[in-house]
Amino acid sequence: MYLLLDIGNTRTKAMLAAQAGQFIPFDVEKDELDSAAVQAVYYAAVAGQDKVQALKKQFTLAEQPWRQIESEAYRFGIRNCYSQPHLLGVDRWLAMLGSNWLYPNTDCVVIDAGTAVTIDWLGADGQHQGGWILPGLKLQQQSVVQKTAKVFNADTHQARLAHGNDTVSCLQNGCLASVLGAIAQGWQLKPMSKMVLTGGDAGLLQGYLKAYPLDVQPHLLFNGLSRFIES
Ligand SMILES: Nc1ncnc2c1ncn2[C@@H]1O[C@H](COP(=O)(O)OP(=O)(O)OP(=O)(O)O)[C@@H](O)[C@H]1O
Ligand SMILES: CC(C)(CO)[C@@H](O)C(=O)NCCC(=O)O
Ligand SMILES: [K+]
Repeated sequence: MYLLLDIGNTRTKAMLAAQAGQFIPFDVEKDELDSAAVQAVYYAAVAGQDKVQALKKQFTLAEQPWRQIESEAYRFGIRNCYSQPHLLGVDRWLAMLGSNWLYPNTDCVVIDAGTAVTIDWLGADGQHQGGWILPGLKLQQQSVVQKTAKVFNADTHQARLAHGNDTVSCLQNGCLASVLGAIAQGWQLKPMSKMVLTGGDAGLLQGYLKAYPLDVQPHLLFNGLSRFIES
């Protein structure tokens, strides 16, 4: 068994995997880990190294190898378009490796709706054609609240693609429209055979994306990460 960790800016997500593409969710806050059953840890971190160190302390896995996965120029047939490949967020890289594993030889628009929303274009030939980074739904709302005197939010999330009629609905609906607008604009710029969506806000967004050839893949990054098992 392998422990896979996706150390994000907001949350750490984990899976136990026997082999590529086969995982059991593991809650890092609640679940008990049978460390003897873990052969190795594969992890990717967009967050800082301090988060990684804290996790290393939390798990009693000092004997096992910890293999950090980072963005590279080329892997499994995927070619990174950055001239400094390691600067591409590893979550974006894994989302593309995951998409290519699930949809081989298929051009995909890969969207990760997390703390930030990222949109990346991946050609059927494995060439990364570039992408976008924009603030995610929650971050957009928080930044408006923080930088204005009179805009406030509520704990309830009721964003809809409709006009708002009070501060909270204007803010939440506006930020939803902004993310959906970026996706629509991106698709218009370069449509592809598939739109692959993941991230904490995928569930909320998917209902508004029915016009696209959309697949929601909640474990997309783990599909990418698990490709490294025994490779
Ligand atoms: N339990 C939750 N905790 C935090 N955010 C959540 C949760 N459930 C849904 N979300 C939504 O998910 C978004 C964050 O996505 P996600 O959890 O993928 O981020 P992340 O772990 O920070 O990933 P990354 O840093 O790699 O973008 C927020 O915009 C928020 O609205
Ligand atoms: C954009 C985020 C924050 C999305 O999680 C992450 O992919 C990241 O930190 N990227 C580094 C910068 C880049 O991708 O060019
Ligand atoms: K993410």
